Amino acid sequence: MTFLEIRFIDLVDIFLVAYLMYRLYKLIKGTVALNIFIGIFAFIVFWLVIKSLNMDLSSTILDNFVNVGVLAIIVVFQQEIRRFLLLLGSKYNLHNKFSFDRFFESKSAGMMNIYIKPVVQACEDCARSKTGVLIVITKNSELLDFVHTGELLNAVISRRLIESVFFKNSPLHDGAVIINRNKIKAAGCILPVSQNMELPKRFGLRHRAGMGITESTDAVAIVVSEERGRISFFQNGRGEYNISIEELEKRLEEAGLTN
Ligand SMILES: Nc1ncnc2c1ncn2[C@@H]1O[C@H](COP(=O)(O)OP(=O)(O)OP(=O)(O)O)[C@@H](O)[C@H]1O
Repeated sequence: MTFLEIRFIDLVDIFLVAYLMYRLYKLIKGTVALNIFIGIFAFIVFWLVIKSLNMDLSSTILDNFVNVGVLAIIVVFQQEIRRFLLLLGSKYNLHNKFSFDRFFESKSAGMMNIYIKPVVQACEDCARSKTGVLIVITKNSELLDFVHTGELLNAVISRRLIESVFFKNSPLHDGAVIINRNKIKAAGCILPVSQNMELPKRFGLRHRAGMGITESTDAVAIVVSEERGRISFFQNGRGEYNISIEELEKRLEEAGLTN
């Protein structure tokens, strides 16, 4: 008698489910969605217990909830499902990976500094003058949805231009600058705001927007606080706060930016 026969494809299946669960957990960790998820899990356990005890009345009522459960989950987790698919799409964006432009783009360390340096220097100046800054640097995904919420610039990256954009009286100082493929693609862009409850309370919407865009895409974000002049760096929905200019430069070099 073969009690348990495990095929290779079953192992692949298990790993696939485990990976999806892991990604889902990472996506909703620290957000209210995690509490909802735990609530749903508790509900399922409760439902199974009721069923196994053959409690007919309760079971009939709960059955009706379970029948519309998938629909309810899609509605409740609408934001998270959207973020998950967006992240998947931007991480494995084949168009960008096999784009012709890439063959003609130099990725040497020297070339990378051409745009890292002005960004870092602008952040240093803005931190000193306590000017609020929110800069997003794209990786595989070009973030065109977010670019279109702002003013299209397509400008060569320069320290002075970044500082001018975020200068308090500039009409473009509100919102984010998006840097894409060695260009300042747009300014005044509106980003998704993170719901992460782990973000310290002292941070407001600028930091939440910096975190939000890195939760749902593979981009990185830099925030300079207007209040304290401190620099924060966001990647994969995680933030590092009050970092030095040297650390910022290091993070950008390590981020594997393909701009
Ligand atoms: N969704 C968003 N997308 C892009 N930029 C945003 C968004 N929400 C807020 N901002 C920017 O953040 C500014 C408000 O920042 P707020 O004071 O709430 O942030 P903060 O995190 O406390 O940072 P600071 O220390 O600079 O005040 C807005 O004026 C706007 O420029």
